[in-house]
Amino acid sequence: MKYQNDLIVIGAGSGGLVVASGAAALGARVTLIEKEKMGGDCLNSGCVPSKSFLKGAHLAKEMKDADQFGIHSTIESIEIGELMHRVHGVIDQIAPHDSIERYEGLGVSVVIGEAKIKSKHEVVVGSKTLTAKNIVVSTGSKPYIPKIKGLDQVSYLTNLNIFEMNHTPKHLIVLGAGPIGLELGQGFRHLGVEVTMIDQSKSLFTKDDNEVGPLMEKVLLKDGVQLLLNSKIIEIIKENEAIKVIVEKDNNRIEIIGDELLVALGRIPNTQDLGLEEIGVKLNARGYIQTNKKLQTHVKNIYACGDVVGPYQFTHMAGYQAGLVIRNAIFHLGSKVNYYNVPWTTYTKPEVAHVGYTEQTAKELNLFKKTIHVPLESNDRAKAENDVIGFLKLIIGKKGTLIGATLVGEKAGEMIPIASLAIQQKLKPNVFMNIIFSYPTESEIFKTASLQLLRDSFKPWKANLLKKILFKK
Ligand SMILES: Cc1cc2nc3c(=O)[nH]c(=O)nc-3n(C[C@H](O)[C@H](O)[C@H](O)COP(=O)(O)OP(=O)(O)OC[C@H]3O[C@@H](n4cnc5c(N)ncnc54)[C@H](O)[C@@H]3O)c2cc1C
Ligand SMILES: NC(=O)c1ccc[n+]([C@@H]2O[C@H](COP(=O)([O-])OP(=O)(O)OC[C@H]3O[C@@H](n4cnc5c(N)ncnc54)[C@H](O)[C@@H]3O)[C@@H](O)[C@H]2O)c1
Repeated sequence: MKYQNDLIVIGAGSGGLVVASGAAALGARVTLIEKEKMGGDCLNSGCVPSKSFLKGAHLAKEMKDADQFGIHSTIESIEIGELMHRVHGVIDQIAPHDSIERYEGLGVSVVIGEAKIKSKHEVVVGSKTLTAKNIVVSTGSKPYIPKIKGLDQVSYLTNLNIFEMNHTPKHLIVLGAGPIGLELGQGFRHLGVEVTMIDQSKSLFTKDDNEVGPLMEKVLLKDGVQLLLNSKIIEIIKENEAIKVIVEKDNNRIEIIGDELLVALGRIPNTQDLGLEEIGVKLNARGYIQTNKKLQTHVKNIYACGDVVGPYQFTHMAGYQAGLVIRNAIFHLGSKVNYYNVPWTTYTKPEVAHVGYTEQTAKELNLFKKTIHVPLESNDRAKAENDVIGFLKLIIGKKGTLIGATLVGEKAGEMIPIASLAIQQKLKPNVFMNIIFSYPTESEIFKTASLQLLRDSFKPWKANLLKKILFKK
């Protein structure tokens, strides 16, 4: 059978765009179908707006803390509408990169409309049926809205509408203290908004090193965020203009009254109404597409990548998986996903980042040998900038190589790739000793870790022997 396309890609977000442009660059006939905005979540309602928003929020925090530098200023007003206007300006600057015009220029045929898979080689958009040898599903995810009593009776915010806000709330109640709740909740607090975060989990940053949660809890409390952890959300009640959230914590009933509510309780994959199960693509119990390690679904010519597959919902993961889909769907290389060296950064202030194993996962897998822990307050640049809250923890595996790293600090997201490279190259942690780091930089903390390792391994008998050989009178 002759197909109109080599590849049909459904969804023009972080995953789909990379598959479409990569495959077209190789000469494949590609149709990319998008039902809403080109660029998907990351550009329009995820990474780009959230990080642009956080720049303003963190700036406000720095202005409030400027006294310590001898700079005395007062913030006259914070205009959320203006801040959000800038956020949309940043989206507009980046949007041409993901635009229909650019993709058509790259040789991709772009169709705007809702796609539905009709058979293993046919996709329907409106009245059109398109055919392809291979299909890639990269339809992303959306906010999970659980059934909480009264939630459907109030108007609430999610990542889809929060960046449209044009007034400053008095009290923002945040349901969920995962990355979205933490980044946006802390951001609004920095803008002077009263913020209460509610989560069922006993601690914060549960996917990071065990030391991170308690440290960041202190940071948030110092910022003035009210934290209700280990809490069950019972009911939400609209009271005139206010929203009341009733929570149960330690057998006590607590009522929180705010004027805005952000729901950040996780994500669900966009797999409904796509016709997937009808043609034999299997979903797991939570609705995510099941694939093998080559990212092939149960229907072998249908691949999937990005949030719709998981297990990590990051733009860099969608991009990584997209690269693999190209290798497998076009070149049939049989490449398999490897999730060993995935970086995670949460853009709180300070940032929290890790790559490879945490101490606890390394121990669980019986790979753990030791850790090196260096507090940021030992670093001269951090002292100069008063960014001393944080640490570097290197995880060393049984073979003596680096297998994981956690960094907390103002520049953690920018510095974590140093550890990624060492882990990927299976290097020993003393490798940083042979690198000349610029002084003063926070990344020198890696060299400090190497020196600490050397010092730790330098037993007293070795020191005595060396003294005798080198300095004998
Ligand atoms: C507030 C927030 C902040 C984030 N911050 C970060 C961050 O700092 N760093 C990071 O790495 N990740 C971040 N993420 C996660 C990141 O945005 C996602 O992991 C990434 O966008 C996933 O890409 P994707 O291609 O899988 O899905 P998406 O980008 O969601 O793209 C899927 C596309 O498919 C389209 N679609 C769906 N169904 C159909 C259909 N039937 N027909 C046609 N089109 C369809 C959708 O309209 C959408 O455009 C953040 C997410 C949120 C919500
Ligand atoms: N910096 C980044 O890379 C970044 C930033 C934002 C979002 N993201 C991506 O988006 C994904 C979604 O983020 P998220 O924060 O919405 O989801 P999440 O699943 O990471 O966190 C949701 C939080 O809500 C809590 N929760 C869930 N149901 C609850 C209930 N009924 N009552 C009380 N608490 C409840 C959970 O304990 C959890 O802490 C992330 O996993 C991440 O992959 C990434």
